[in-house]
Amino acid sequence: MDDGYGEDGKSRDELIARIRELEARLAALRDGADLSSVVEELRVHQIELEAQNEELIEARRALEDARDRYSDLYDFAPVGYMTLDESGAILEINLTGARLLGQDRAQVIGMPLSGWLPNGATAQLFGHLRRVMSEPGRVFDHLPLRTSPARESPIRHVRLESVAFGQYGSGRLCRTALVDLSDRKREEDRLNLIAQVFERSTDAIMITDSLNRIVSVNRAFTAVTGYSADEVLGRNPKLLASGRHDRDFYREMWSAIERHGSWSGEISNRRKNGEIYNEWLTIHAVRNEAGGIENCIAIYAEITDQRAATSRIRFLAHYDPLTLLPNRALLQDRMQQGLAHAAREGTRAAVLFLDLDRFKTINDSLGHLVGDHLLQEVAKRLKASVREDDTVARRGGDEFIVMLPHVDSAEQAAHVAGKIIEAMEQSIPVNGYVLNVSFSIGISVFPDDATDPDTLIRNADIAMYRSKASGRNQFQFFTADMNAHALERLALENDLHRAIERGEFRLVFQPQFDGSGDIVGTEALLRWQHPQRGLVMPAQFIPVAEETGLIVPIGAWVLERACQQTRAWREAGLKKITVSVNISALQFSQKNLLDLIRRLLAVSHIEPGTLELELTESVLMHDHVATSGLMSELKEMGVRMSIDDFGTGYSSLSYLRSFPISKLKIDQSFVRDLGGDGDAGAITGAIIGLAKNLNMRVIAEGVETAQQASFLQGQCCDEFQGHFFSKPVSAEKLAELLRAG
Ligand SMILES: Nc1nc2c(ncn2[C@@H]2O[C@@H]3COP(=O)(O)O[C@H]4[C@@H](O)[C@H](n5cnc6c(=O)[nH]c(N)nc65)O[C@@H]4COP(=O)(O)O[C@H]3[C@H]2O)c(=O)[nH]1
Repeated sequence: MDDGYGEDGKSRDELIARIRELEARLAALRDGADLSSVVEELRVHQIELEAQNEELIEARRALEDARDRYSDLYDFAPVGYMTLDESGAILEINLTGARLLGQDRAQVIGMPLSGWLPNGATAQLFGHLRRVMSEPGRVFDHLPLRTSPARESPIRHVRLESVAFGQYGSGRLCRTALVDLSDRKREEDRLNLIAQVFERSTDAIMITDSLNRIVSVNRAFTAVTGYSADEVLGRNPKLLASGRHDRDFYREMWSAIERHGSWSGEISNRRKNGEIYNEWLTIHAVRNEAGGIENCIAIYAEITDQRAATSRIRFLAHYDPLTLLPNRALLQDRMQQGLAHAAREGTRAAVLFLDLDRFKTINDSLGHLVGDHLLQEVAKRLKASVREDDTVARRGGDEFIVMLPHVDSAEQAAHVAGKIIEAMEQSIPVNGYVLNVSFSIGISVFPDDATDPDTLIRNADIAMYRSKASGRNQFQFFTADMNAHALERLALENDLHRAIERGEFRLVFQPQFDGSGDIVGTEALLRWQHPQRGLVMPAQFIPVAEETGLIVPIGAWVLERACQQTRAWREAGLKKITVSVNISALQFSQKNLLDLIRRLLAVSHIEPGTLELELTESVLMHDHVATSGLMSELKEMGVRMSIDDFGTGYSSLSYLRSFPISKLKIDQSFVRDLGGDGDAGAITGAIIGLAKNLNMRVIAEGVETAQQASFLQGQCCDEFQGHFFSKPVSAEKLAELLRAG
């Protein structure tokens, strides 16, 4: 190594030699020779020597610091290090290693490591050492090690990692790292134990993940359900559902899990072989750090007597044991929630108070058993008459309450009451008797009649008494106005049911003109000639027909009649015109519409191009895939389609382009406002422009004045329909107009 004292400097030995030489020369010159120059040279060398000395001290200090640092790293490493000889004696050890052996370092040096091993492990250590000395590279082993040399001290589990090096006497040395695995081993043992408990439990256990997919099941699960782990992993637990619990049951279960982290109760499940069985289910939620549910642990146990009793008590607190319907307490709860929701949403809710007519007579004359069975059957019919969101509760005796949490209007409540009355019309067979029962129903409406559950029920009860007094088997509203209105509507609904078979419908036809005044088409419009009411216009009955679904058979009748009439005009030698028919959304969603039209066209032998279906924008926006499929098939058949009331709905223009539509019909509200100071002119102009761009024809409906007609003509509108040209007329009258034109 270089002496390191600078490139131009002299080595320390050279300097000392030089000083000696100068001292000699000093002695020789002591008698007056050039003493001063020798002294000066001597001083310079001395300064150099002092500087070198300081550097030396600095270098030593740095070396000592480095040594301390490395020895700290060695001593305080998280791993125990030791140097062993071939016999396993400890020659060196760091502080962590000494601590693992439970002794001071000085006490450990020179001791055999085997002194810390429990019986039986010594051979393991020597085997390890033999392998270290004979094999190249590192050798790994696991050893039990006492925490001190004392025999009774606890054992920890360590991992040895050793490598041979150097020479010591006749043998080699071994450097060994000791890693304490006790914690990990303990954790593994614990997990192993948990896995054993899971597997050996006699209760079936199922674990699901945050997406409610089954991630683990135990042997008992397979034994109870018949499903192997492979068959259920990744699937939703609803594969076990028996179908005996309604949505409310599961909704309440999940809300308890969300709120309290667990739920337990009796549940009916279905085995793989289809058999239904009852179990006691406990579900615990396991949450992640963010508070979300990460896993759910479901434990199914056999139902013990005590559990069954607890479950029964809980059930009885909320349900009527005879009919299994919610009782007063649960009804109160549901009403609170339902009314709060209706208040928030600004909608109505309705309470129907139902009392079985003449139940007491049946009970007294045929016995309680018959009465009970009758009530059970009635409860089933009630549930079947309402939606899942509605609550049917038993108030006691022969009184039931139905709560409808969302109704748009009082009529909707009347409709449900009508359905219930209808459901009771069929006689009920009970224990060999055929019973006929009916309900008297009272209806109160939130918020019109009251805003709290108790008053709503009381008012519905009052209305029920009125209903009973005025002849039973009917309903009454608490409010007189609603009564009149609902009764009228119900009567209309009843009459509408019979209108087709009684032949009360007819069609009128409103001609459609082109720019030169020729009739080019006609719209078929429905009229209802009622024996008592007289002529009923579509605005009065089409909405009722749509709500009750009657629009489907009525719409089919219109199509058939329109096709027959078209045929008749053709046979009479009249010129060909298009006949357009209004199609309701519900009618358009019927699977058999296509077949119906195909059949009608075939039977009446009319060219498909003469039939035009008028659809509203909402029909198009409903289910794009299904709608465009159906429209393409209609187009293939040659049938035309137009959009009625265009401009009032929410058509997406890009959608519009993707449908095979031949005509847009400008809504009459825009036509009516033409000439006013609003936007109607701009809107009709825009619709006409749009139709031209999309290669469609455009017709204006509701044209009532010459100004409207000339404005539209100026905008190049293709066709016109409205009272200015002609009101809707009979088929015969239209034939006359065609002949005249
Ligand atoms: N104020 C005024 N009104 C005019 C004028 N020109 C025609 N109208 C009326 O406007 C309505 C046009 O039919 P819509 O828009 O399809 O509107 C129809 C249609 O949505 C529906 N409708 C009628 N017949 C049927 C049918 O057979 N099936 C279905 N689903 N709906 C129908 O009832 C609606 C009303 O029909 P209608 O009462 O016949 O009323 C007809 C017609 O009489 C006019 O210049 N001024």
